[in-house]
Amino acid sequence: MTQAQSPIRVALLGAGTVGAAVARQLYARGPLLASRVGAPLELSGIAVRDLSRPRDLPGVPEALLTDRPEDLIDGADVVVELMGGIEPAHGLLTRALEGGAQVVTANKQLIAQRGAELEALAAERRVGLDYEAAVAAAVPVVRVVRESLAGDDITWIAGILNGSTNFILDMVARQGMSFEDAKDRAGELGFLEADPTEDLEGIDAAAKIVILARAAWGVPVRMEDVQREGISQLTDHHFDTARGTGQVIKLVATAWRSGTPESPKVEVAVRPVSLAGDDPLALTREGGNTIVIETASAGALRFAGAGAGGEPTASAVLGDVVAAARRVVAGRS
Ligand SMILES: NC(=O)C1=CN([C@@H]2O[C@H](COP(=O)(O)OP(=O)(O)OC[C@H]3O[C@@H](n4cnc5c(N)ncnc54)[C@H](O)[C@@H]3O)[C@@H](O)[C@H]2O)C=CC1
Ligand SMILES: N[C@@H](CC=O)C(=O)O
Repeated sequence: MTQAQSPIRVALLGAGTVGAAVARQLYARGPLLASRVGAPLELSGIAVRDLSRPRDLPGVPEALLTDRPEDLIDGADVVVELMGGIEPAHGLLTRALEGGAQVVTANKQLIAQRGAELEALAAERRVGLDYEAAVAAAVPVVRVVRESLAGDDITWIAGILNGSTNFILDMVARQGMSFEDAKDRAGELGFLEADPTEDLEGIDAAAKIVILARAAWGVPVRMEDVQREGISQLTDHHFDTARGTGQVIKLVATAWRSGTPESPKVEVAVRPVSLAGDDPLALTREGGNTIVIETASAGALRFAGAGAGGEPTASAVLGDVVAAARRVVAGRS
């Protein structure tokens, strides 16, 4: 084995819905991922809050679990943060970047609120900060906006960016389920945030549209800039009225640019909207997400798929881990 092929040490912070799925997939696809990276990925540790809690991590040695996340960071090549919340995630990732580790996170609140600062630190330290899973989970859209469309002029983005509220609205509208039952089911499926208010009040979708708007237009966009309304105030009357007119209520996030491409002014909003039944966003089922991006040259592009849940989100996280690990291998030669 050459130096370039020696194992890439991956530290996992958090083993909840997404973290556990990432650990399972890392183990299940070890040889495949190694062949894609050019070196094996070695899980160097998993930070958890409660060491005594039973976990569904077949094949993962218990000795890898620790309740001291900071101990995992020093010496890791890639740090994967899946704890959620602002602190201690922000402090831990700052430490990881300062130490020269590649960082991957699915934490949309952290990236929306502190992403500019973390990206500046990553650039200064010449390491990567990847967060594809933070927006629309499994649906590739962050890299599309940041890289694939970097040569075009994005004028408008509209999307269903929250899987749990889409699941709730879909179950109420199509299955006649009660709002509360649909919310409980969304929790069982691993769609809801640790604080479900973030989903129900549009705070989660707001963070995602902030991230996309910043990536699309390169200007500062803050959570406070989002005109935001959630779905918790919707009543049977709203659903009956929509149903009676062939419409469907969806929680839609939008970002649009006025001004010029060189001097953009950006507006962002999240609110429930009644859509015609055949609108692409209206057709989004269960925990799905759909994003439509309007550009000057490519026209309207549509992306859709699983917007929440452990296994689909882990797919996007692992895509970022492979990209990060390839950078580590490239840096060794
Ligand atoms: N569940 C989903 O569908 C998706 C979640 N995300 C994001 O991924 C992140 C993780 O989400 P989930 O796995 O759903 O949350 P979760 O609540 O199931 O898991 C988080 C885990 O981190 C642990 N944790 C929290 N603070 C810790 C600390 N200081 N030290 C050690 N462990 C700590 C918790 O005990 C918990 O087990 C969040 O930022 C979330 O917004 C992103 C896309 C989809
Ligand atoms: N709670 C989020 C999880 C994925 O980001 C959602 O419901 O979309």
